Formats: sequence, structure tokens, C-alpha cells
Amino acid sequence: MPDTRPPQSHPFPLPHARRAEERLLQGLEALGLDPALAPPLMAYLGLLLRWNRAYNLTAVRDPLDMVTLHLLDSLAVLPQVQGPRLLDVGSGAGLPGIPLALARPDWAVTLLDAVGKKVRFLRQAALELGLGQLEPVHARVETYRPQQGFDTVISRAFAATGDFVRLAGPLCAPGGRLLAMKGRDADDAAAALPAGWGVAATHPLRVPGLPAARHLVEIRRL
Ligand SMILES: C[S@@+](CC[C@H](N)C(=O)[O-])C[C@H]1O[C@@H](n2cnc3c(N)ncnc32)[C@H](O)[C@@H]1O
Repeated sequence: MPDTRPPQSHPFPLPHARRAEERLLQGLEALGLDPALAPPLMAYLGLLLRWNRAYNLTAVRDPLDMVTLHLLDSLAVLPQVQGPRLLDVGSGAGLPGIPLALARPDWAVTLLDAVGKKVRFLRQAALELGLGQLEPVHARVETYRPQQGFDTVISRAFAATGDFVRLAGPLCAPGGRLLAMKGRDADDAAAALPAGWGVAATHPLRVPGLPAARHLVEIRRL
């Protein structure tokens, strides 16, 4: 059995940790979220930084950027997410699934990824963060067929919206919806959707500390 443990040294120098935590607290306040979320989110950030050295989980390596581009970007979608069963497709290092699971410990959050090392990280993060509600799954979305569908299926930086709906639509429970996290342009989602699906809304998002626009495309069965 290969040793997959990452180096154990402290993930970030203290001044960076302090500034990152300040930025996080400001962001949580701007999003109307509980400041008590800061310690577990910082613990997740620490894990991400530590494992990133060995596993190359994210190209964003600066802790301050990680707060904005990963943690706050993920949490900005929270008002549009409907629980209690959430699936994050192509979750990678757990984004947006882990920040959302930390904010909503009452939800069951499944994190799906096709790459084994990412899922090993997700399992370790679930363990270390004490997130019993988290289920990391190593599978391709094309072949993943759980017994029960999901209330919300979300993805960030996974695929063009049409492909996301084609691949992940079957995983939606009746009455459930798909949420595609997009950047400045919410791509031409409506034109590219498979038959039977429609764009219910395109929500503009405000990510604290991020001047660039973000959008969330909400897709439902017609
Ligand atoms: C660009 S990364 C985005 C990761 C994360 N959502 C984020 O925003 O940081 C895309 C992820 O999708 C995963 N992926 C790609 N094709 C997939 C498939 N068919 N089924 C499941 N996961 C897939 C990749 O392994 C990768 O982790």
C-alpha cells in the first residue's frame, strides 16, 4: 500500500493565516454568514495548502487568494442551493461542496470526482474536519447512478453548461435542479441544453473581494 500522506509541516506562516482569517471574516459578514464558520473554513484551507504540495489540487496557491476564489466564491451560491441532498460534480479539492457542507451541516453532501488522488484528499478532509455528512465518491459522472436523486446538483469549472446538464441531469430528483457556477459570461446555456431542460434563472453573484462578475445558472426540467 503506497504512503499517500502529505508532508506534516505547518501549512502557512502565521502572518498569512491572520490576514487570510481577517479577509474570511469580512467576507462571511458581507455574505450574512455566521463568523463561527471561520475556524472550520481555515482548517479546510490549511489542509488544502498542505496537501497541495504533494497532490497539486489547485493552481491557486496564495492563502489570501484561496479565501476569495475558493471559500467565498463557493459560499456566495448558498442562498440558491436547495437541500437536503446536494451533489457536487467534478468537485476536485471539494469546491464548492466542502464550504457548503461546513455552512449546512444538516445537509447530505456528495462530492464526485473521477480522479483517485482528489477523492483521497476529500476522504481525508471529511475525516479531519469531522464532516460525517460528506460522501466522497470516486466515479465518472457518466456511470454514477445512486439509488436516490439529488435536490441540487452543482458544479464549478466542470464543463460547458449543456454537457453538464446532459451528464448530470439524470442525477436530479424529481423537482430538483442543476446549478452551474459561471464567470463573467453565463455562456449560452439556454441554446445548448438537451431537450426537456430549460434555464429557470441566471443569478448574478457578488463574491466579497472579487471585482469580477460571477453567475449561477439554474436549470430545471421543463
Ligand atoms: C477544473 S476541475 C474543478 C474542480 C472544482 N470544482 C473547482 O472548482 O475547483 C474539474 C474536475 O472535474 C473532474 N472531472 C472531469 N471529468 C469528470 C467526469 N466525467 N466525472 C467526474 N469528475 C470529472 C476532474 O477530475 C476535476 O477534478
